[in-house]
Formats: sequence, C-alpha cells, structure tokens
Amino acid sequence: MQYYTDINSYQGDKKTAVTLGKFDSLHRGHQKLISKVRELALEEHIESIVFSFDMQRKSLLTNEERKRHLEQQVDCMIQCPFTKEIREMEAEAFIENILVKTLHASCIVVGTDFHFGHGKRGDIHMLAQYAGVYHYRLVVLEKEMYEGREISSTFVKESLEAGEVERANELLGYSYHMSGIVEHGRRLGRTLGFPTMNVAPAERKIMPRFGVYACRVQIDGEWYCGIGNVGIKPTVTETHRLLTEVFVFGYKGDAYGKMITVEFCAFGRPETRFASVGELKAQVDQDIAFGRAFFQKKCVEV
Ligand SMILES: Cc1cc2nc3c(=O)[nH]c(=O)nc-3n(C[C@H](O)[C@H](O)[C@H](O)COP(=O)(O)O)c2cc1C
Ligand SMILES: Nc1ncnc2c1ncn2[C@@H]1O[C@H](COP(=O)(O)OP(=O)(O)OP(=O)(O)O)[C@@H](O)[C@H]1O
Repeated sequence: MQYYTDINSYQGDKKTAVTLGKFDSLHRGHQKLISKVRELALEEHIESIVFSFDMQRKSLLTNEERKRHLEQQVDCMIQCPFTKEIREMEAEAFIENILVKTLHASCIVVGTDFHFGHGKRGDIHMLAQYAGVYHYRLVVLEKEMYEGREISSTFVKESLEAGEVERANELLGYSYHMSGIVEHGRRLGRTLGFPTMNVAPAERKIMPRFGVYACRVQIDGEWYCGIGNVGIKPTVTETHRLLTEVFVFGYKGDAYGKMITVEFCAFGRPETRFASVGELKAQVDQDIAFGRAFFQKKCVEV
C-alpha cells in the first residue's frame, strides 16, 4: 500500500476509485465503503484509495493503527492533515483540484451524509452535479445501522466511555485495542500474585472507561487471554498517569521492552480506590475469575 501524509506529495497518474471521510475508527460503515472501493477498483482496473482527513485531535485509531488496518486492503491511503488550507477550500475547488486533478478519481464512494469543503457546503448532491462535468461515477451507500441507530465514530466513543465495550466491538466489527511498549511498574503486582504488563497509550489515543476488562493480548505474534485495568491505579499511586495493566494468563516470559497489543473484550467493573492493598488483592482475585470465566464461556482455553 502506498501511504501519504500530505496530498501535495501524491504523484499517481492512474485513474482511481476513492472513498473519503475522517475514518477515525474504521467501523462497519467505513468498512462497507472500503469494500466497495476495492470492488470497483478491481472491476475497472484502477487504483483504490482511502482519503482520510486527519483531524489532529484525540482519536479512536492512531494514524499508525489506521494505516495498519488498511495495509492489505487498498492500493493507497492518504491521511491528509485537516489544515487551514483544506478547511477553507471551497467544495467546488476540492472536487476539481483534489478529487479530479490530483487523484484522477473515476469512482467516488461516500455515505449519504458525507460533507466537505468550506462551511461543509459540499455534499452528495454537489458531487452528483459535477459527475457529468468531470466524468466520474458517484456511488452513495446507505448508512450501516445498529439497533436503529446509524453507526458512527461518535457512537463508538460513547459506548467506550460508558464501558459498553462489547457494543463498541459490535459497531467496529473488530475488538477495540491499544498498543505500546511494556514498561516497568513498581513490581508490586508480582508480590501480590498477579504480575502485570504496564503499557501507556499513545498520546492522542482515546481509552475506554477506567476499569477492569477481559482482554486478549498479543505478545511476539502469539495471542493470550488476560485481565486488565485501564486507569490511574488510585489505590497505589498518586501520579494520575494513565496506563493499561494486564495480568496475562499463562505467560511466563519477560515482556519488558516488547511491543504488545491489548484488545478489550468485556467490561468487568469500574476502577476503584481501595482502602488497602489487601482489599485490592481480594478484588483482583475475583477479577481474574471473571476473566477466566469470560473466555471459558467462549470456549477459549485459559
Ligand atoms: C485486574 C486488575 C484490576 C485492578 N484494579 C485496580 C483498582 O480497581 N484500583 C487500583 O487502584 N488499582 C487496580 N489495579 C492496579 C494494581 O494496583 C496494580 O496492578 C498493582 O498495584 C501492581 O502495580 P505495579 O505493576 O506498578 O507493580 C488493578 C490491576 C489489575 C491487573
Ligand atoms: N454507518 C455508516 N454506513 C455507511 N457509511 C458511513 C457510515 N458512517 C459514516 N459513513 C461514511 O464514511 C465516510 C467517513 O465517515 P466519517 O468518519 O467522516 O463519519 P462517522 O463515521 O459518522 O464519524 P463521526 O461520528 O466522527 O462523524 C463518509 O463518507 C460517511 O458518509
């Protein structure tokens, strides 16, 4: 996959099938658009492109994660910073300069509510109006729904904030996850009987509600089950540093310094400030039982 973080460096001269939007989470609605772009590109022997506006704020997927998700799916991805120039570009100019002259779009795929250009004046009606002028085909897809509500990145964020991670995962079509390098904790966990891997989220990564989650953890390419806590460990620290900590079932190695991925599968309980470390340990023992039971119910060996 070709990857660009600046529209001006795009040099392709082939005709393309393009889908556009913020694509913050690559949820099931986004995936429908991406599948369509791939299908059209194959049919017409043209390149498939995902053009995403990088809003440069807190997001569900980091740019790196979004790139990784699309790596094997499309020919090209452009994460275009939402600069003043882009924000203030009139919609007609966006169609002519970006879609037609730069990307050579011959198919454009968007959802019914796609808006673009200065003041968000551009929409599917404007795109349809110029289709004949610039000889592109416009494909507008209906919004993918979940229990009567349109799937959106906003819906995913609300679900994660509420601890409804299982619903978030349904909306996404994959499990919400975070990655990072395992760092040293205070090594208190191992004296309590549950050694943990500590990972800090990327700076702009949105984290789910503080609390305990049944997790799947990828270490050195292998998947494990575990139980994790997202939060600031108020019982044992006062630094308020946000971390994910996981006790990985059956892992015996030394993971310090390794890059791991933690998938959030089910919410157990909110993070709590306990009166003593003894009370915390008693609760974590129950959390471990919750985690094991969750995966056993799914017939996963833990
Ligand atoms: C499943 C699980 C649940 C946890 N729940 C809490 C909690 O509710 N409150 C809290 O202050 N810390 C919680 N922690 C964090 C522990 O305080 C922390 O893992 C322990 O103190 C070891 O920290 P260390 O890695 O710095 O040694 C939890 C950790 C795990 C693995
Ligand atoms: N549920 C959906 N089904 C089909 N297409 C969708 C769906 N949601 C968004 N799209 C389309 O995907 C593209 C990117 O959408 P975008 O990421 O900008 O919005 P969103 O997912 O609704 O997120 P947000 O809540 O941040 O507005 C747009 O063309 C949009 O119309």
